[in-house]
Amino acid sequence: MSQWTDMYKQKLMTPEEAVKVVKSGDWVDYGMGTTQPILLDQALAARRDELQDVKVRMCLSVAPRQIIEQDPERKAFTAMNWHMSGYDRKKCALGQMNFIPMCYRNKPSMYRDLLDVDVALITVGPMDKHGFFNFGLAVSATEAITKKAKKVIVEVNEAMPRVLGGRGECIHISDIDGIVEYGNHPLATIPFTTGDDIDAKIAKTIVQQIPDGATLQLGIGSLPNTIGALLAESDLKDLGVHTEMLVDAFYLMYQHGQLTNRRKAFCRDKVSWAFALGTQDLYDWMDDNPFLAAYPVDVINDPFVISQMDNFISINNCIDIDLFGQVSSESAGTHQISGSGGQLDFTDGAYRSRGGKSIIALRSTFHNKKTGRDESRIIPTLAAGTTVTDPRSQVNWVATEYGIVNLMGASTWERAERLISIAHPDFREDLIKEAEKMKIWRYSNKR
Ligand SMILES: CC(=O)SCCNC(=O)CCNC(=O)[C@H](O)C(C)(C)COP(=O)(O)OP(=O)(O)OC[C@H]1O[C@@H](n2cnc3c(N)ncnc32)[C@H](O)[C@@H]1OP(=O)(O)O
Ligand SMILES: CCCC(=O)O
Repeated sequence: MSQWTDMYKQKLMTPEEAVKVVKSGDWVDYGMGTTQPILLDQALAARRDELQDVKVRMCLSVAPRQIIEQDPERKAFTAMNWHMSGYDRKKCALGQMNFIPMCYRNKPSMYRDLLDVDVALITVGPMDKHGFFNFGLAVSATEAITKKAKKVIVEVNEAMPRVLGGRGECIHISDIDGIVEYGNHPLATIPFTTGDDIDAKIAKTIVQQIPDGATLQLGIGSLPNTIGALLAESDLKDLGVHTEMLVDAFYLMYQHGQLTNRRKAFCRDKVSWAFALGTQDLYDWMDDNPFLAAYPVDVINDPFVISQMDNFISINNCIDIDLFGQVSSESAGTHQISGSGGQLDFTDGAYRSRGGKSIIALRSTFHNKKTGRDESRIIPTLAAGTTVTDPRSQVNWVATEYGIVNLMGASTWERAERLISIAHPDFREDLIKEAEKMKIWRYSNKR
């Protein structure tokens, strides 16, 4: 028996024993996505009548959180979230969760330099023969969280892929205070679904912008998947990947033999990434695979790192854009939908890359279920309370199903003209009138 196996036995405990470490007033951290704990969450929630003022930070929940479900009035627990999933935004809208704004690249430094963590409760993969537990699908800021925590309790799920990393992908048993076993439970997945004809049109426009030799970043959703699927059919054969979120589209390109990563100045020959969410096939591909290297998000999303890679193409979605070029990708008025995530990091980094392009892609309209009407996503001004994710000074290329335009270096009037040219035709006349009404031309060189 190795010394690590011995230590493992000493630190092994039940979830109920493990969460006894949490005290009233503590800051607890659940990590993100599939590394948020299940058993430890249940056991902590069961202590709702004996605890007060416990703050629990989390990010992108992929399963209901028992500290919320069992304490909706927040008598014992206050949930705080860095980036909303569908579940999170419902809880936030009900007043059962607070939102914490962040620029994703800053998440590790906020933990290092500013935030208290009394107890980290994090899902990991099984211990290896050297005594290390792997962070699996969320390398992200997990090392920073566990390093800051006064106590670290891990919940071992044997289904967690063992990812190989540039750094920050694992924790040693000597840095852990308690171990809880969760057996082998399938991790949350999201299906690989491509979009409709509109997504296909946008994808076609964008794929024409991608040269062979490019390094790619893609965001979440059916549009990035559609772009990935179209790329996989293209004759591009020399692509690289450097992305905060690893998604199935990249696995598809790999299957089609298109990923070489050989032109990347950072992490050459490998896919570099910070967290993953997708299908089980994606997770199987990631497991123990030296073709992929995980890094903390302050490395992956550092605009300087991104800018070192020539022909860097970043493609992200948004909610709305106004005629001045301000992009919101996270809220509709004061209703928080998701978060800034790393969109601004990649918008800045890709613009600075030689030959690079940052592309904000959006369908020209949004079907509003409440009013039953289609609304333009290109709007005169952002609604009051809407969060600007990318300021107009940073926005580069914008694509809809009606084309692609570049706003960088354009005057306010030129921006409005270009954006109206890719708006849905049904809304163009009104947008022109609104632009006139706002006298955007006053500030331009056009008239
Ligand atoms: C995780 C990543 O994206 S990694 C890449 C870098 N990070 C980012 O880009 C972060 C910011 N971006 C994002 O969060 C996402 O890309 C989004 C939200 C812009 C789009 O994501 P998708 O999953 O395609 O969004 P989807 O179309 O499902 O809409 C999400 C919600 O916003 C609502 N919504 C979308 N557009 C609008 C709009 N114009 N007005 C009002 N609500 C809107 C939808 O109704 C939906 O709400 P519901 O699920 O509560 O009904
Ligand atoms: C957790 C942040 C994910 C994103 O960038 O959208």
